[in-house]
Amino acid sequence: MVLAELGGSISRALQQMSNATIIDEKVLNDCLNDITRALLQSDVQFKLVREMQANIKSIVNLDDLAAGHNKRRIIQQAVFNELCKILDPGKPSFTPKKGKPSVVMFVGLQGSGKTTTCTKYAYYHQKKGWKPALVCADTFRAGAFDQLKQNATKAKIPFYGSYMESDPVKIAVEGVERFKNENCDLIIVDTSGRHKQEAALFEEMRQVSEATKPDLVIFVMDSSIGQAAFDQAQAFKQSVAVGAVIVTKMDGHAKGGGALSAVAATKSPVIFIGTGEHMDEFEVFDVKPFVSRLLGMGDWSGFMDKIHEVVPMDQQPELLQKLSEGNFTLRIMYEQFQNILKMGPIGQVFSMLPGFSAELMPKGQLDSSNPKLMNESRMMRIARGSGRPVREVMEMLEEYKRLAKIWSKMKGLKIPKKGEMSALSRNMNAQHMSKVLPPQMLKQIGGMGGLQSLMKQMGSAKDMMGMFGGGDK
Ligand SMILES: Nc1nc2c(ncn2[C@@H]2O[C@H](COP(=O)(O)OP(=O)(O)OP(=O)(O)O)[C@@H](O)[C@H]2O)c(=O)[nH]1
Repeated sequence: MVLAELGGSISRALQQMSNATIIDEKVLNDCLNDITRALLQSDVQFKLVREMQANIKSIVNLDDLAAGHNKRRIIQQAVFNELCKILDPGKPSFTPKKGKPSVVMFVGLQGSGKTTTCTKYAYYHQKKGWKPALVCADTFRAGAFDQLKQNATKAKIPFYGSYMESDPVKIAVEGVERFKNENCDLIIVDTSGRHKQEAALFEEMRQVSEATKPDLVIFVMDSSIGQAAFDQAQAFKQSVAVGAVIVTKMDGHAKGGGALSAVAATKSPVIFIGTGEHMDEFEVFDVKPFVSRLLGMGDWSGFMDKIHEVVPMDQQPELLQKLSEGNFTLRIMYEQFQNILKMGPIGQVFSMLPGFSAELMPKGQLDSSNPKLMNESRMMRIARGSGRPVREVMEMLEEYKRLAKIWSKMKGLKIPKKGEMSALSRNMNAQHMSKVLPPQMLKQIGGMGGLQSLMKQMGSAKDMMGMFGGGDK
């Protein structure tokens, strides 16, 4: 079961429970059993799941809940807290500081995605103005150095390695030395991976660690590892001081629950996840937004960050002006879709919205049917011209109609002048939002009451500004 499915199963279990007229012991037990089953199917370690179930039961005491309390809310919150507890070891990992040299060593089994992840990690920091460097201390796999060299060259990141030298410790020490002298502030050491946990791998890893004295050891784990994750992560932790975890291939069809187990085994946080083979398919991992997304509760801040990333600042006021005039054209839709495509997989982005899970919004979900907007011959012409089937043109138009309807409800939204955030706060109230949201989504949030508290949680309407194209940042 992939993580998106896990989220879907948990959300369904909670939804089913809330459909019950009375939430009694039996309804709660059924719900918890469904959640337990989903977690086990996702390869979360049995012991962790049992503990979680027991904890929820001890927190949620139905008898104690006064009438009128939203029991579903309380149970959902308990599930949320417990999942966060599994994923949050309680202490943050060492965080390198820009401008101050840090050595970060990567460990993991062969094929886990270690070498790829080293480059992604370097590239991520380089984009933020760091001076990273890569050292290939993998002398076991022929081709490892070439792979690192190729990736590093592509990303214009300095690298160090050797075709001749067979001692990984020597290479690691030389590389770290050189890059310290070159004032690099993030020196990343890639170590050998083997097919399975073997004594020689651990001994070599230990020696590299002893010689280079890394500030942080990152354990890279393939999300498809399954139930073996706990033992594997623990074995690594026992040999070197693992301080953080990166889970790779979260984009695949693998069961992802092993990630939760790895955190428990290493008592170290997941700091990033790999979501593809490309250099920038790499995301910072935050426990609360992640669990929130998993449970279909949304992640506004992540969503807004994405929007801010992709809607060019200079286009934002103009867009807001057009929308406020109720002027939602096909061109606007086209431009916004172009922006959305830059945001990454659609499902991933929509899963940041409350009421959606990645499962509910698979790729291509923007399709729907029954268009009446243009006549047939015009649609045929467009289809021919664009080399797409007529069906797709029809679906695109149907989607346009749906969005246009939503945006027409935003007509009259007052545009704040620079610095006038409060004006928008007043305009963009829960009433407005409730008209825009699909009814199913509104229900999932908890109706008007839920929406109001969600908007409060968002702090201010400031983030919403980005979404609708404005902002006085
Ligand atoms: N889909 C997907 N593929 C990934 C991801 N991360 C790595 N890969 C792929 O996984 C394969 C193995 O990655 P490597 O980086 O070579 O693995 P490694 O752990 O360094 O292997 P060794 O050096 O032999 O220990 C490659 O084909 C990568 O492109 C990811 O997040 N998503």
